[in-house]
Amino acid sequence: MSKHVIAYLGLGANLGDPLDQLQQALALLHHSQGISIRQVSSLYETSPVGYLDQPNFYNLVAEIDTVLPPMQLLNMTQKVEQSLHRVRKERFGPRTMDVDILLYGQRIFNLPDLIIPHPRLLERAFALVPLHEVAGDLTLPTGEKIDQAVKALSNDQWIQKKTFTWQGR
Ligand SMILES: Nc1ncnc2c1ncn2[C@@H]1O[C@H](COP(=O)(O)OP(=O)(O)OP(=O)(O)O)[C@@H](O)[C@H]1O
Ligand SMILES: Nc1nc2c(c(=O)[nH]1)N=C(CO)CN2
Repeated sequence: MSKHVIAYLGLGANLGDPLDQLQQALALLHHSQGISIRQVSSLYETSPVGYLDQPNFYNLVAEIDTVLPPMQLLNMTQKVEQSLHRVRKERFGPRTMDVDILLYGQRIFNLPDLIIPHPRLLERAFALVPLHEVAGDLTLPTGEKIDQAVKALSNDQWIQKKTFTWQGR
């Protein structure tokens, strides 16, 4: 029997119809073998980080229960990106769907294609704020407490909570 792990995924979109794509991505993840969604954060409209000359993003975090080993989970999240016709031109640029693995239980990975905790998690309000909403008591495997990490964010990142209900299909 494979072990169940609680993992956190960060989803983001800023091209096409982001809200519809987020609902579709959540449904695809929930129906993937070995993944079930336990909880979804609110939706956040966020100003772009990194490459600034692009539309605002819509971001959220999903808490999942998975029996997939980390590389298989990455494979599945990449399939979801592809099935939403992800178009990606430049690094940090606009995309129809981005799915990042933020955390995988309390495990740390430094593989060529997979780094967990996600290497830019602590500097990104668009990932940390929704993560804090669904897992307020969390301590990262690297020792940081999530509430302290949120307080330590630079306050130049614009982020606004929106109404959103995961349809849970
Ligand atoms: N924790 C992780 N979650 C998702 N992808 C990861 C992770 N760690 C490493 N990667 C690798 O990053 C590669 C590039 O990912 P992607 O194109 O989504 O980057 P990006 O969205 O432009 O930037 P960012 O990773 O900062 O969000 C993927 O092919 C994947 O192998
Ligand atoms: N606000 C926001 N900015 C980003 C995002 C994202 O999801 N939200 N994803 C990126 C991909 O590397 C780069 N910049």
